[in-house]
This record gives sequence, C-alpha cells and structure tokens, in this order.
Amino acid sequence: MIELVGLTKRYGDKLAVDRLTFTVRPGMVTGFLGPNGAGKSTTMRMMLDLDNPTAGDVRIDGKHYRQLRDPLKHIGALLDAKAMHGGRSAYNHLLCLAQSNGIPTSRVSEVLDTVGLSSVAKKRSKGFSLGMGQRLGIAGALLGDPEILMFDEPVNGLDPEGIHWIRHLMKNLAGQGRTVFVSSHLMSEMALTADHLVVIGQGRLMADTSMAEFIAQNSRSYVRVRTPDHERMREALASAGHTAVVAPDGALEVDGANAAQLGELAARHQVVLHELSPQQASLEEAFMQLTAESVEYHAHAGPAGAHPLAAGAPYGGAAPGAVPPGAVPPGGGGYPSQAQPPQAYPPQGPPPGGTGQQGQAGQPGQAGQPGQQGGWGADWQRKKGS
Ligand SMILES: Nc1ncnc2c1ncn2[C@@H]1O[C@H](COP(=O)(O)OP(=O)(O)OP(=O)(O)O)[C@@H](O)[C@H]1O
Repeated sequence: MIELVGLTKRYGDKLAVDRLTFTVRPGMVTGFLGPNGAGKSTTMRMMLDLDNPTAGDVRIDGKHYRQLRDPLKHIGALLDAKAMHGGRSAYNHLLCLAQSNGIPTSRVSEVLDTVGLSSVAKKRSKGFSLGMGQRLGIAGALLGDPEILMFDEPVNGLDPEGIHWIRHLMKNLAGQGRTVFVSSHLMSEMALTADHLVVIGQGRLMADTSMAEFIAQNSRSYVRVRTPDHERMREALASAGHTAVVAPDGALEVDGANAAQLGELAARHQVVLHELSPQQASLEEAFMQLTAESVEYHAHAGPAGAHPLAAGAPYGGAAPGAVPPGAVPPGGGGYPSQAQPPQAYPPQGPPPGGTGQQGQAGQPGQAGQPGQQGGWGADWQRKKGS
C-alpha cells in the first residue's frame, strides 16, 4: 500500500504537486493519469525518495522509503528505462541491483527470462532499442519480487506483443494481491488494464475512483442512429424534442433518449434504420472531458472546425447544452465542454521547460545495501500467507 497525505512539491514558482492525498491499494491495478506536466512523474519520484516533498508525506506500507531495508524487495519501479549504465550488459546491470539488495543471483536469469531478454543478456544495454530498454527496466522492478510495483509509462516503445504481455503481467501481479501503480497516456491500454484510477491535473487530485465510475461520471451516453431517411428522422427527432449531432460519418448522435424510444419514434414516422446503437464513452473521452481545463500544453492541428457536417446547428432545435457548430470532435463525441479549438492529444513534442526526468538513475537503495542476503522473497511469501 502507498499512502500520500498532502504531498506537495514546488519548483520555484511552479507548484508541480499540490496537496495530493490518496491511497494506492493492493490487489488491483491503479492507473495514474494526467495531462502532460500534471505532476505524475514528480509524484512517483517522491514516492521513491528521489525528490523531497515541499510538504506532506508519502509512506510505503507505513514506512518512509528510506526506512525500508532492501527497498527492491518492497517496491520495484520503472521510472526511466534509459537511466542505466549503458556500458553494462543487461545481466550485469541486474546483477549489480541484486547484489546491492540481498537478492540471489539466480533471480537475475529468472527475470530476464520473464521479460524475454535472455538471448541478449550479455549485450550492452546502450545498444538496446526503446522497447528492450523498457523490458530491462521492468526486469529490474520485478527483481526483488516486491509486493508493490510502480511503472511510469511502461508500454512506451513496446511492440504489440510486449503491450499484451505487460498488460497481463500487471493484472497477474495485482491478482496475486500486490499493489500495482501505473501511469500511462495510452487510454485504450489503461481501460483494459486498470481497475481503479487516480487522475491529477496541474498537480491537484481530480478523481480517485473505479474505472467504471470514472467513465460514468465524466461522460455522456447517447444513441447512434444511421438512416437513409435522414430528413424524415431529423423531423421526427425535432417533433419529439430530441437533440442530435451529426457525426463525421453522417450518423446522428441523439442525447436524452434510449434506443427503444428512438426505435419506436422511427417506426411511428416510418423511417428505415440502418443502425441504432447505444454508445458508452471511452476512457479517453471521459479523461479529456474531466481534464479539458487542466491541459497546459496544447498542440494545434490546423484551422478550427471539425467535420463539415457539424457546421450547422444541431438538429432538433437549440436545446440547452447542444454542441455548438464546429465542436464535434473527431470521433464524434460532441461533448459540450469540449467546445474549444481542436487539440491533438497528447500534444506532440516536449512541453516547454521539459518534464524534468533527468537524473532518475534508478531507485535509491539499489546500491549500497549489501549484507542483506537471505530470506529473499520470504517477507512477501509470509504476507501472502498471512
Ligand atoms: N526538476 C524540475 N525542476 C523544475 N521543474 C520541474 C522539475 N521536474 C518537473 N518539473 C515541472 O513540474 C511539472 C510536473 O512535471 P512532471 O514531469 O511531474 O509531469 P508529468 O505529469 O509526469 O508529465 P508527462 O506526462 O509529460 O510526463 C511540470 O511543469 C514540469 O516542468
């Protein structure tokens, strides 16, 4: 379990993390989301004692990180896959970590096998691709068989097989009762992996809730209607007081009525339907809805205006909350509060000033803790059994 109480970090004028209070619980995958520069990496660094909080506190199973004996046996982390000695082989990199944390040498080959790097174990890591580096970083996190695992953008650079593998790895680790805390900008991947979400924006806590609740609370549902009798359906909708938005493919997205009501409405007006499908927003849509106002770094994709079909007023009259012209986002979400210039997400390129990920040379305590041999994995096994 990881507990944060009022955790705050200020860099000069910049309040990077603002009084964060939440608990990351065992037995589930907790996703850590936020726009670029929201403070995710800074928060994770403070959890690992790589950065000092300006105020507040963070504890790992009730202790400060620096109080942990052999920290890799308690918490394993992947923060920056490139933060390793490139001249060392993958095997030697892990061997150093193992020896300084009282972890048996045999574990090195085990984790190399787990992450699929056995065949390049003797190769220097500086020749590794991004994805291979990620795998090596993940091997380092798993080395001490810890009960808490933390991954910052773990799928970055992984191929589809690798993404599939890490998804199942995280689920399995959580299924064993471990605490798994993972940040990612890949919403589709997070939707498949995380059970619980912690969302921050500009350093502040915006949500701490289950995946299902998050999507339900931060999105609208609507019904997608496709018909060759466009005009007649439009008139039918207007007569019933429903508002519709035209999706880029010409389908109507109707709020405020369920599929059965719309099917009956169409039947009464003798409108042929080719599609009538209730839509649940995706995690990405819900995330963008919640964080729209806390996005600091906007990219601009070109001239304003979405799909040409969206240029007119929404069908069915000017209902309150109707999407204004040009506001239907690509994909046709049509959420009123996204009525702003189109934005690519995530924005391309680094934010001004960088994200400050320099110097994350692994976890403290990965070196300099010799003499803790013996009992490897015992704590974890004991806790699992208790
Ligand atoms: N060492 C530092 N010195 C000064 N400012 C920093 C430092 N580290 C981070 N910041 C600033 O703190 C804010 C939060 O950065 P952080 O890297 O934690 O965000 P993030 O949510 O991890 O972003 P991303 O998703 O882009 O990785 C940013 O404005 C960043 O520029």
